[in-house]
Amino acid sequence: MKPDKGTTLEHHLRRLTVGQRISIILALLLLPMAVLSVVSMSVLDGQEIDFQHSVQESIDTLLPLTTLEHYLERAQVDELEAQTNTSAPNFTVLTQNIDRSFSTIETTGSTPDMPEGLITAAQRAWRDARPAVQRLVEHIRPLHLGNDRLSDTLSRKDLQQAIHDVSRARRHLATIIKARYTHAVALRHSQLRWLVWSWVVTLSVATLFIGLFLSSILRPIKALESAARRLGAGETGVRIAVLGNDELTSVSRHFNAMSEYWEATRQALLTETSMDPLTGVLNRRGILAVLEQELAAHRRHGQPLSLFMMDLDRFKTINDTLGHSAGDRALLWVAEKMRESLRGSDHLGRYGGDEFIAVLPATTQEQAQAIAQRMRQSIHDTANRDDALPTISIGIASTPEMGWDMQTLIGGADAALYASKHRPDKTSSSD
Ligand SMILES: Nc1nc2c(ncn2[C@@H]2O[C@H](COP(=O)(O)OP(=O)(O)OP(=O)(O)O)[C@@H](O)[C@H]2O)c(=O)[nH]1
Repeated sequence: MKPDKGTTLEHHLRRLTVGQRISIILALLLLPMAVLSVVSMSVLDGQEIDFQHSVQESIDTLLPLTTLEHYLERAQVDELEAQTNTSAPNFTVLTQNIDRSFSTIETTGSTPDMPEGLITAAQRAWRDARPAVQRLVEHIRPLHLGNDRLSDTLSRKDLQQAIHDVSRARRHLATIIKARYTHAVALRHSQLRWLVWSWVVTLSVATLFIGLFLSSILRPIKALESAARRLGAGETGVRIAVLGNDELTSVSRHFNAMSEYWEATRQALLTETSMDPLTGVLNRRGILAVLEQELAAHRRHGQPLSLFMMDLDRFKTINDTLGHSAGDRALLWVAEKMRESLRGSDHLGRYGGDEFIAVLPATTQEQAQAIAQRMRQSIHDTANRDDALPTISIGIASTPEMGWDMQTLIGGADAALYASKHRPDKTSSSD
């Protein structure tokens, strides 16, 4: 059996053993999942670290500026002058922290998440604020050195300027951090989208291949199961396509051999049980089985069918006078003569003793009468010259005239045979 187009791929896959294909299925299932899991974990870890870093950076950058701004506002309302040296804010440290933040921004340089314009604006704002803040630091220093009061009265104008500049620098920095955060969120979303797509595509491809490999195992098993069921139900000609080189190929080959062997055995058995060993024509069981099948088929197609019931004349005399062997030879001879008068598509069987049945498919009653006449004549021509050979009588029954029931048809032919025995031409129809 040749593989069709649909099984070409299966043919290739079945060059591998079932065990190898199961290993590949497992690998297709586990490997992509393992790789994707590792990649996903590392991406999510990276995002987590970036997020922590971004929060830390926001705190480090904005907190000193906000604190400085807050203290400056307090100073502006002259609270500073009322402070003792212990509660005076350490502007020096705050300023250094802010300087460090800006130097970090400077060293990072411009990136997509921190555009050049924003950095320059923030730096300019801090540069503007720096002199006013520096003057403030100078004013506050005596407090840190242990003096009771501020060295000079703070200039309200200086303070206002410093607050204004620091506030501007803080707003610019906040914009930078917001821009960076927005970019980081977009990046995170894009990474997550890629991850989801990677999972979907990888698992789809893996599923497709797993499906192909699985089907190359399941299809032959299903074919075997179906073939075994059909064979068990008595169907003949059951064969499985022998593809590839795996264990199932071998099982399929053995199954086909088993099916062939079973058919041969069945055929031999059928032949043995349905043939008449003496004459070589069908026996009673065989001819009745054929008649049943032909009747069913002809009824389905509405075709006529004729039946001959034939009986040897003076056969008992041959047996009694010439012996049983002569009787056997006479039976064999008459069966051959009957066979010669029939067509290849007709069926001949020995009904029992010296009775024969012929089934003539697609034959009307008129046609059957002509054939019967010819057959009887051919036998009589020879038998009339030889005492060891019998003549025959024929009864005919035909469908649809007699209906489609087998027993009715046989009964009709039998009745016609009985009638013919008492006629000079030894042939009779059932009507
Ligand atoms: N030699 C032989 N004789 C058989 C066989 N089977 C049946 N017979 C004989 O066939 C004969 C049938 O007898 P009848 O039916 O009276 O045959 P007949 O002399 O032709 O008589 P009608 O049928 O009435 O014409 C019997 O003698 C059976 O013993 C067989 O296989 N071989």
